[in-house]
Amino acid sequence: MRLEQLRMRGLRCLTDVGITLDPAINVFVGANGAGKTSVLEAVFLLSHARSFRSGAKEALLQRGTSQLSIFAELCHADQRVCRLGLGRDGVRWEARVDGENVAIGQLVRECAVVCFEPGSHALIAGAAEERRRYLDWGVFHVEHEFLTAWRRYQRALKQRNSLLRSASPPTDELFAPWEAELAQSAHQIDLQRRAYLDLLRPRLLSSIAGLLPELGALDLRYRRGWSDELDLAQQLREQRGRDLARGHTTLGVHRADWSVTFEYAPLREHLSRGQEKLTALACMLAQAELYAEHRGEWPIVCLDDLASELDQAHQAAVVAQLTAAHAQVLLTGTELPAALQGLPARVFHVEQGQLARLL
Ligand SMILES: Nc1ncnc2c1ncn2[C@@H]1O[C@H](COP(=O)(O)OP(=O)(O)OP(=O)(O)O)[C@@H](O)[C@H]1O
Repeated sequence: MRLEQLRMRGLRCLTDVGITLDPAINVFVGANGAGKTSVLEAVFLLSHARSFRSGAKEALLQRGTSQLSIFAELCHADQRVCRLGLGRDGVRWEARVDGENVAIGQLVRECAVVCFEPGSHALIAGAAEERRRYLDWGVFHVEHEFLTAWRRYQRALKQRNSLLRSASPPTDELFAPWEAELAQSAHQIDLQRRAYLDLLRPRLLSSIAGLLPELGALDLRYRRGWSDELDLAQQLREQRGRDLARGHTTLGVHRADWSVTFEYAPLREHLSRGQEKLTALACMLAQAELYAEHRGEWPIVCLDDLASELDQAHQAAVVAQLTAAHAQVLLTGTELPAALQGLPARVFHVEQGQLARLL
């Protein structure tokens, strides 16, 4: 898929900016604080309904304004064009597809973006939440029904947690229905996550082999969040006393995690910061490739500040892989990355929230 038109209003320093994008490589160059990352943030918002930068979503609103909007014309591989909109009008976020108001989930279904940025090493070195988010995003795009089980699970989890904080006495009658619901939806989520990781593994192996051959064989492990021996409902019942003391549910798919280790780096701590970043990038590229195999088109790929994240040889390897896959790429840098020299690319100069096409 590719973005053809993009318009951003009231997003950080981007007051009102519209651009026409190249189907292949687009580069945004400019000084620090010019607004380059904000452009990628707008694209990411369309596909995730959140920013990849931490902080409240309200921080995206241009200071002094309460309205933000992003419009895009997205062209799919089958030539179907759809018009996407996401905005905040005063208090609420609203999404539109082809002029119709839709649930934000609908927008996220239509548009897929993977983004590698300076915080991406958190996928390898950060909290398990990042890794679950990555996994669930991938499963969702391969299997939309995943969302139903996921919502059921979140609802039951919320109910059990509020019982843990308020139920007195904590009777089996109150807890058992929610624990049964949790176990049932967890089972489905767990199966889908495992099936996804099985599909991901070979793509990840080849992606890693291309970027980090020196680290040897890869081991991808998944922990589902409760013991393999027993049924989750039974474990939740047995754990109730301890969960009451903690005030939250300590077993379930919301505690799952996965990890990547290597033959010559068996502990995560053995990886250099650069290797963590490359591993995270390999994970994203493998996920994008798997998406493409299922959906018949690559997601849009955003690479924020690539030159400061990777050495030149790795930048060239990544750009070559994306070009060969015909993925649309949006890339930022304080100057044109050397890896792009000689390649056809549309270059925009960004300055104080204004964009001007250079090439
Ligand atoms: N809510 C906001 N309203 C107005 N301006 C904002 C808001 N949030 C951030 N800014 C400003 O918008 C600019 C956003 O910069 P952005 O991170 O997009 O720049 P960049 O070109 O990627 O910079 P760098 O190269 O330093 O990463 C900064 O100058 C920042 O101070």
